[in-house]
Amino acid sequence: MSEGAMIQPTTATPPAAAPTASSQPSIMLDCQGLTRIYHEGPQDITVLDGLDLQVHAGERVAIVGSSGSGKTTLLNLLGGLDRPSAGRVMIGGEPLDKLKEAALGRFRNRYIGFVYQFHHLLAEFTAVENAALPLIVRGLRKKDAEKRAMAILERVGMQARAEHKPGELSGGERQRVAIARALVTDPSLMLMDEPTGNLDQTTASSILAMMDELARESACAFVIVTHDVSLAAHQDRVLKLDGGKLVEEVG
Ligand SMILES: Nc1ncnc2c1ncn2[C@@H]1O[C@H](COP(=O)(O)OP(=O)(O)OP(=O)(O)O)[C@@H](O)[C@H]1O
Repeated sequence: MSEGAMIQPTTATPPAAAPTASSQPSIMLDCQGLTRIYHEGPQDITVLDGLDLQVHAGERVAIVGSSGSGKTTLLNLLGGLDRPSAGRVMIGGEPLDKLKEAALGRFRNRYIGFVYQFHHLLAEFTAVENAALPLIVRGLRKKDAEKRAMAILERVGMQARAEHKPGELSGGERQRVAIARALVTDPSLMLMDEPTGNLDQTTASSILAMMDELARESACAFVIVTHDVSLAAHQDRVLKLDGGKLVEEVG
């Protein structure tokens, strides 16, 4: 993925690591020796300690772990929102540490989708305007961005509510818009932090069914941080963050 390819205002460029019919699914996310140490006064707190993680295109991985084990720290490093103290994150073969801030911003916009527990939608914008935002940031014309956003809102069952602002939507509907916003750029890697965390069981189940469908249809790699046992059990692998490293959960 060269930077030249990254800044094209198109969603058609395939990621470098996209699988082909003749090959095994390729590695979309590759972390090696990932370490994050926070310095607090004279004290060093090692949260991630030489962690390794590989996720293939089209694979869904749940990350579980006790409070304070470093799940958010890990997601922030995977998404290029924070830099590791040591080790490397590669997405589609591109090492994030080689990218300067502006290039990293463009890379994030093009290849990574984020969904947070609290949707972070802009209150004064409608659902379709919120979902179109990453494409506007990328330089697409508003009309074209909103056309694409409408198509994604339809996929998440929100087309009838497209002109409503977040304050007029239910929690589950807002989360659907947040997922649409993350999907609108056709990302190679989707990072989700407790995507069903503030939803009731029925709404969480419908979001989960929708995520299943989306994952089946795409070559996107999913990393989902959750305390929700049923959400974790739905994924291809469950990894537990413990002592700064990831351990496969069997069962
Ligand atoms: N900026 C920071 N400076 C110092 N320590 C930090 C910083 N951010 C996080 N920590 C510490 O790092 C550890 C891991 O935090 P993190 O938020 O990644 O955990 P988590 O697994 O996401 O927790 P939770 O499930 O409660 O959200 C905690 O002990 C936290 O206090």
